[in-house]
Amino acid sequence: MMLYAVRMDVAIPHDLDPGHRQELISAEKALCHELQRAGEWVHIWRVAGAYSNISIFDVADNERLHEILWSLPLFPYMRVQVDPLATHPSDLAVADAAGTDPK
Ligand SMILES: O=C(O)C[C@H]1C=CC(=O)O1
Repeated sequence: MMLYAVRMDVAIPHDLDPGHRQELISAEKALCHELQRAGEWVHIWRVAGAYSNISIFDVADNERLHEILWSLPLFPYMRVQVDPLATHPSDLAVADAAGTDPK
């Protein structure tokens, strides 16, 4: 599996029909919950003071991440930045798991 940090900045047009806006937000929330239960959308945090989130995805590959992001109901109204994550050599959890001393 591959880990990604994804930042989503949402900008829904102000003139979008309010009913449609609510449908999109509800559908987005339902899909987000489904993907969390499936273990692919591991974390989601609100960026304080912004209509943005930073999320961690744990998915098979780039293609699966793309498929998920492309399928988000709010995708047409998002700016998305994807950062692939690699293990950091100073991560104590990694050193502990390997039984090595990080010093
Ligand atoms: O509110 C957001 O950050 C946008 C989007 C991402 C997940 C979700 O439920 O809504």
